[in-house]
Amino acid sequence: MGETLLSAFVASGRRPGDLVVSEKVEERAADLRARYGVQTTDPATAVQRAAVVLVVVKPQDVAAIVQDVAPHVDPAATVLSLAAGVRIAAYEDALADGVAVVRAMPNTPAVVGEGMFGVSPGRACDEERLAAVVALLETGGRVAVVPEEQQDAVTAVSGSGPAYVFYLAEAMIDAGVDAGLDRETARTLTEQTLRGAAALLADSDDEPAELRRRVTSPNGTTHAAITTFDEHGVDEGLRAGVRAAARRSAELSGS
Ligand SMILES: NC(=O)C1=CN([C@@H]2O[C@H](COP(=O)(O)OP(=O)(O)OC[C@H]3O[C@@H](n4cnc5c(N)ncnc54)[C@H](OP(=O)(O)O)[C@@H]3O)[C@@H](O)[C@H]2O)C=CC1
Ligand SMILES: O=C(O)[C@@H]1CCC=N1
Repeated sequence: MGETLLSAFVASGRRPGDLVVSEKVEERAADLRARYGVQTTDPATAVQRAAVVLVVVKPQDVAAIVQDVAPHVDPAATVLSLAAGVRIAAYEDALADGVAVVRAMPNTPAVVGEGMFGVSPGRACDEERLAAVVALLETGGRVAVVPEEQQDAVTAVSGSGPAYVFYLAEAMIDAGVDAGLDRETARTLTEQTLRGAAALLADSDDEPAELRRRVTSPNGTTHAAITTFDEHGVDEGLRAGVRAAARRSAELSGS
């Protein structure tokens, strides 16, 4: 996820010289320097002059890294957490008063500039610092500002969401091959269908159910497919899956 954001920032025209990365495996740090032109250093040094500090380690590693860098974070800085399930309060308790904290749930399409970020500001984050974070993340996609209590729902819908779409893609490609297509053609058809449907949904004021109705001729092929999905409980399974992701997100954040 850290590299996803880094590549989105660089692709959107942020100057690599303005970005400092902390990566503990030297071989990988060298690779990031070579590919993106960024500087790399240890976390305490990296945060010292940073206006925005992104934390993109695994949730269980957050406490240790925040403790290490806390004395070095500028009180005027914003700490932007991308870690699933880690509460704003965990940062605020460890950081000096005045440091703004923003919790964000990203998703992987940010690597192609089509990410979705749900962001929640902490108590020291004023409008100006929130706007700066929103502008930064918009280089990787769209941003929705939500209260922190909604982060589990955001995680379940858009954080994990790309995996649901890839799961659908896997099934469509495999079924296309079973129906006689070669795999490359099945992938092309699936890919463009997902892209086209997503673009149509984004462009339309109509509900998805209405867009689906327009594809569905009476007693035609789509009707046959949707009826079969319903018989197999696909809709119910998807809703249950999203609810399970939200529950797991709540468990991970200890709520
Ligand atoms: N992947 C996704 O789609 C999403 C991820 N996220 C969040 O993003 C965060 C990162 O996830 P992801 O990229 O998948 O995880 P990864 O484990 O791939 O990336 C985290 C990286 O941080 C490194 N790291 C850990 N501690 C330090 C340290 N002290 N200094 C420098 N580097 C360190 C890890 O190294 P090592 O492995 O050697 O410890 C690892 O390379 C998580 O908190 C996750 O919840 C949120 C939404 C979506
Ligand atoms: O699966 C996970 O836990 C992380 C959070 C959202 C997407 N990936």
